[in-house]
Formats: sequence, structure tokens, C-alpha cells
Amino acid sequence: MNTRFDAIVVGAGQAGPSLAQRLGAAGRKVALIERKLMGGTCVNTGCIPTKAMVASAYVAHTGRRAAEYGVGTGDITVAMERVWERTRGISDRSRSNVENWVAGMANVTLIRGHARFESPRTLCVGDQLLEADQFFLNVGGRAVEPDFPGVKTVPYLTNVGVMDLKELPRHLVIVGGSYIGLEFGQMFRRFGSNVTIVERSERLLPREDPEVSAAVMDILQREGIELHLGAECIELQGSAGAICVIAECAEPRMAVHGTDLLLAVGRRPNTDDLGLDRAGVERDDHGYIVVDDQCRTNVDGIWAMGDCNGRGAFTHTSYNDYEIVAANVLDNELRRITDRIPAYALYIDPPLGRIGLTETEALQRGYDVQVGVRPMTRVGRAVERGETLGFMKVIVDAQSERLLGAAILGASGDEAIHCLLDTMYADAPYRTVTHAVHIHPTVAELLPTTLQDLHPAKAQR
Ligand SMILES: Cc1cc2nc3c(=O)[nH]c(=O)nc-3n(C[C@H](O)[C@H](O)[C@H](O)COP(=O)(O)OP(=O)(O)OC[C@H]3O[C@@H](n4cnc5c(N)ncnc54)[C@H](O)[C@@H]3O)c2cc1C
Ligand SMILES: NC(=O)c1ccc[n+]([C@@H]2O[C@H](COP(=O)([O-])OP(=O)(O)OC[C@H]3O[C@@H](n4cnc5c(N)ncnc54)[C@H](O)[C@@H]3O)[C@@H](O)[C@H]2O)c1
Repeated sequence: MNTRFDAIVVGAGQAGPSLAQRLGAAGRKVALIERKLMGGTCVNTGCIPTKAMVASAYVAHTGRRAAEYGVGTGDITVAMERVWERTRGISDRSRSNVENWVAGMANVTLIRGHARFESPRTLCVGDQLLEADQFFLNVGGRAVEPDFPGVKTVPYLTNVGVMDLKELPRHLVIVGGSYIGLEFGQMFRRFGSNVTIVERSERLLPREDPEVSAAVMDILQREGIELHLGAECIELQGSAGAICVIAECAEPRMAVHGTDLLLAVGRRPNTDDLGLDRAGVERDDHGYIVVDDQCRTNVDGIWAMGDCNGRGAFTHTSYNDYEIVAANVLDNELRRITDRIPAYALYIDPPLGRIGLTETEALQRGYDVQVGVRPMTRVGRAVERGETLGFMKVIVDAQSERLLGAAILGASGDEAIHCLLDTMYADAPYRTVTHAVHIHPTVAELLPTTLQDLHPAKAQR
């Protein structure tokens, strides 16, 4: 016999549990289905464990620089097993918090297993058939496992396996020079591995402005990371402990040798085994579930939130999708994905905080672009901390006097950028920030000064 619910939430990532709670609290009978670990990617194999590892790497790096600060230490050593234990402890506690929270939710039944649609109103989990009028999909994504020759025989890591290393790789080769490749690359270099990154684009982070890519490259190269840009991996060779990445470049083929291999070549949504065809739910060419501005799919009564809808690829965008759905479904409040301003950070050290448009995008869209730039060597707080790499850059529309975007690659850049982000959400003129009095000594205190020193974008000069 089918079990009937008012609403079924598939996936306990960043949107699912919060929505299940709201629906349950509103008196609906709710099933929350999770096939693996509560909390999904961020909690178990994404943000939380990586940022815990980044913290260990920062301590190792700062320890090596201790003498610069007048502090004596012995030789800096990294015990990978202890790094792993600390990281797992933080991640496991976070997962337990989600488990306990869900267990205490009113009207919510947690069902463990893989969910697949049988029809637009029926799901199966193992041998159980579940019916509902409303379905909310929060199934997330996973690492792309490419199909170039050698992938089936040469051992490699993704973001999941690399977090389980209890011994330091002697030479880690990373294919892909974007978020995952760069965060793990710098971290393992700081732990003591040799690191080589193979990236097919001509520059790192090709979606960012060229000077951001150049500064990130400089930061990584100063630490001894070897970079091969414009090099597309086309084949893997070797065996455990002696891997080889064959890459095609402008020059003839290149062979990059190492002991361990991390593939960080993108993510794909978990939508291929969800029975979406039986439900009639449309996917795009990359497998993302197509949704409208309120996360509704083409099938009435089915919504998709988070990484699986392709409208964001971050924890905060998944959580915001939950807020949008809850507002529209439960609160009769119109909230939209397109009201969201792009915002993210890359957690190398120093971090890159990014909001809104790049200068290149702003020019392409025809804005009358003004730019303000300040190197971190002229930010007192960064100088005092001895962390002066990077710069801050603000982009303004001269006509409307609105902020269009910003990049802060520098100490606390991921935090300081929020005062600009909130100004954009307030739709206030940039002079709101130039007239604001910020706390001394902070990184944010130089944002008003940077905005007082705007000049036309290069392409317009
Ligand atoms: C290494 C790494 C570092 C990252 N760092 C950051 C960061 O610093 N900041 C940031 O904002 N983002 C970061 N991200 C991205 C972030 O982790 C994701 O954007 C976020 O976790 C996506 O959440 P979600 O709710 O869409 O899905 P997920 O968290 O992936 O959850 C989906 C859940 O659905 C379950 N599921 C899937 N299919 C089914 C099914 N058929 N039946 C039942 N259950 C199913 C899965 O088991 C999973 O638990 C990082 C990602 C990685 C990989
Ligand atoms: N700080 C954060 O917020 C954070 C951190 C890590 C991951 N993430 C999330 O994870 C997602 C995926 O990250 P990612 O870095 O794996 O993917 P990505 O899609 O951002 O980058 C993949 C990179 O691999 C390169 N590439 C692809 N195929 C290649 C080949 N054959 N040879 C050489 N290079 C190749 C691409 O040019 C690209 O630069 C991000 O979109 C982000 O949402 C976020």
C-alpha cells in the first residue's frame, strides 16, 4: 500500500531540512528522504571540512613565517592524521547537529534510501511507494568523473577522497584550476606536498577579471605551486604512487608526473537516477533541473532547490532557494532567484571575496564604468598583520552611482566585501559608503577611500 504525505522533500542538503521543518510546523505531513549523509555536500565533503583543512594549512604557513613576527618556533611539521581527525570531528559534529535537529521536527518523517519518481505524484524508496501532492527536490551534485583514457585504471581522488588522506602525498597533481583545485592545491602545498596544477584555460579563474587571475597565480607561485595553464588533460597513465597526466598544450603533448592525482574538473547534478522522465520534469543539456524564478519545475507541484537547479552552486544559494520556496509556498510572499546578487568567496589565503559584476562584464553590458583599486599594501590592517598580498577593486556605474560589483583579494576580503553587498541590496548610491565612518583599523575602513578614488575603466579611457 502507498504511504501518503502532504509533501515530500528529497535530499537533506542545505535547503531540504529547513523546508521540511517549515512545512511540518505549518501542520503538513512531511517525508524527508536522504540516501546518504545528513547535511549533504557542504557538511560532509564540501565547505565545512575544506575550510577546517584550510585553517590547519594557514597555521602551518603562519608558523613557518613566525620569525618575521618575532616569534620563535621549532621546525613546523604537519601530522596529516591529526589534521584529518580535527577536520572529521568538526564535520561529524555538524552532521550530528543536523540529525538531531531533523529528529526533533514536528510532523516530519525521515526516510533513509534513494528516491526515484514512479509518476508525477509517486516516489519509490526501496520497496516503499510514497505519494504526495508536493515534491521539493534538493538532490545536489557530485564531482564530474571525466571519460578520458586511463580514468578507469589510474587511481584518482575527487573532493571526497582527498579529504580522507591520512598521509601526505609526496607530489599531488591536480587537474582543474578553479575553486576546488586552488583551495586543495594551496592547502596541500602548505602541508608540505609538492603540488602541480594542470588547467586548460589560459589563466586561472577565467571568469574573473584578468588582474584577479594574475594576482591569484602570483600568490600560488610564490608558495612554490607549479602551474601549467592552457594545458588540457586528455589522458591518465600510471598506477598507485606513480601517476602521470598527459595534457595537450600549445606545445606538443606534455606529461606531468606525480604520486597522487586529484581531479577537480567540475560538478554535475544528481539528476540522472531520480526518475525525472517518469515525472515529466525537464532537465537542461547539462542535467540541471529547469526551474523558474521561484524554483518551480515545468511540472505543477514539483520544485527544485540548490545545486541541482543550476541557478547557484553554493551553500548560501541553496539555502536562499529554500527561503524563496518557503516564502512563496507558505508565506504568500513573492521572492525570486533573480533578486539575488551573485556573491561568493574563493578560500585560498588570502581569500577572494566577489560580488556582482566583474569589470569585464560591466563593460560588456554597456555601463559607464568607473573603477577604484587599492593594493593591500596600502591597507593598514593588512600591513599590521603582515598579509599584504592582493588588492581591492570596486566597480561603479557613473550614471546611476550604484555599485555594480567588487572583488577583494586580500586579508579578510570574504568578510569586508559584505558592506558593499548590503549597499547593493539596499540599492543605495555608492556615496553611502564613501560617507560612512568605518572602524579603525579594519580592512573595510579603506573601502570608502577606494570609492573616493574612482577612475574610468581602462576600456573607456
Ligand atoms: C570541496 C568543496 C568545497 C566547497 N566549498 C564551498 C564554500 O566554501 N562555500 C560555499 O558556499 N559552497 C561551497 N561548496 C559548494 C557547496 O557545498 C554546495 O553548493 C552545497 O552543499 C549544495 O547544497 P545542496 O543543498 O544543493 O545539495 P547537497 O548538499 O549536495 O545535498 C544533496 C543531498 O541529496 C541527497 N540525494 C541525492 N539524490 C538523492 C536521491 N535520489 N534520494 C535521496 N537523497 C538524495 C544527497 O545524498 C545529499 O545529501 C563546496 C563544494 C565542494 C565540493
Ligand atoms: N569557496 C567556494 O565557494 C567553493 C569551493 C570549492 C567548490 N565550490 C563549488 O564547487 C564547484 C565545482 O568546483 P570545481 O573547481 O571542481 O569546478 P569548476 O567548474 O569551477 O572548474 C573546473 C576547472 O577545471 C578545468 N578543466 C576541466 N576539464 C579539464 C581538463 N580536461 N584539463 C584541464 N583542466 C580542465 C576547467 O577549465 C575549470 O577551470 C564550484 O562551482 C563551486 O560551486 C565552491
